[in-house]
Amino acid sequence: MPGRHCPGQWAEAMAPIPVVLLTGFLGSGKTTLLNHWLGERQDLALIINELGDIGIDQHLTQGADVPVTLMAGGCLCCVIQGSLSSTLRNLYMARQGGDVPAFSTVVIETTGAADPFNVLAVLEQDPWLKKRFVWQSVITVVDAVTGSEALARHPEVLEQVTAADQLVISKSDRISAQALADFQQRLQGLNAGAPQTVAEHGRAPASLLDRAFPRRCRVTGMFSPVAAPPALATSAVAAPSRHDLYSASLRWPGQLSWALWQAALAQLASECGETLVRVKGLLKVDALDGPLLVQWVGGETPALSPLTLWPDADTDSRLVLITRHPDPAYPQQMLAHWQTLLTLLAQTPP
Ligand SMILES: Nc1nc2c(ncn2[C@@H]2O[C@H](COP(=O)(O)OP(=O)(O)OP(=O)(O)O)[C@@H](O)[C@H]2O)c(=O)[nH]1
Repeated sequence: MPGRHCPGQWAEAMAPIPVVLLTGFLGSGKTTLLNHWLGERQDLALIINELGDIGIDQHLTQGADVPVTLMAGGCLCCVIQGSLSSTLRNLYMARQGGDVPAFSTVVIETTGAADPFNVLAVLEQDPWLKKRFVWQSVITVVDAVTGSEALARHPEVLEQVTAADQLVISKSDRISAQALADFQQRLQGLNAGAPQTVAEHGRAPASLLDRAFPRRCRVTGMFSPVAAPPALATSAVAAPSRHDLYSASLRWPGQLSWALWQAALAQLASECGETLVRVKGLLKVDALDGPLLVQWVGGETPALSPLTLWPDADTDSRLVLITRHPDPAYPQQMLAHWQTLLTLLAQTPP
């Protein structure tokens, strides 16, 4: 019967549930890694936090039969920090009531902009949650291709690296052995205590989830660029983070040709220039039955992969754009401009 336990199971059911924080900058490879782990582990519950107000990542983990909660529309380390407590409570109650499988570990995938210490604080400050959950580790994914530049450009990357109990270096398959060794040394200098695991093609052992680490405190004084007051702009579309990272989302009901989408993406890249940090989405293309998945990490060439099926009945194209720009309205302006361009392109005879 759901919710009933024999004595041995009871003690197990009452033991605090380990929580792993999976963090790493935008596009570093968190969801890819998570998907690989889901192929091996069915005892997880996932909380996925997205900066944009349209969630894409939860669709990319839908093959797995585990509880998935999406927290979209802002970063849970600042803008929607309060909702993490209620999400964890609901998850615990659902598990106790037998409404979801009796997961043994919760994995929180943060947005790429999150400050891990601010997320950890949620659990540490809530006595009810503290009895029922225990922090296991902070796993930070660092992109071996863009990592060095990202460390220089994005203060969040330094925060995430220094907060890590374990570091996973993604995309090692795309750089030389020497470049990888240099990068590993750089990371060692920034966080000597964190063991490093090198992931190839988005794969790292799922056993990383089971390694427990003592809780560490933030080292103060290192993060002055981050200490600025939160930019709580009240734009209807932009999800403000602690910094000047803003997102906007676009929905598009009609279908277009692949060539038109490509032309429009190229236009978006040239207009946004260096401010473009991340684009991801599902696009409706006339020649395809399923959506075209757009994975675009700023500064790189967009990866466009056809998927066989739409994740659900919603077959609108949707795209999330994340930029680093002082104006919170900027990504929305970009997308509005882009939508006009798409409309014009769609009306132009080939
Ligand atoms: N070659 C290679 N590509 C990778 C690897 N890990 C991730 N990628 C690619 O990197 C892109 C971004 O990966 P995601 O897993 O979506 O990154 P993310 O950190 O979840 O992104 P956000 O949710 O936007 O923060 C995708 O195109 C992945 O296929 C890897 O180890 N090797």
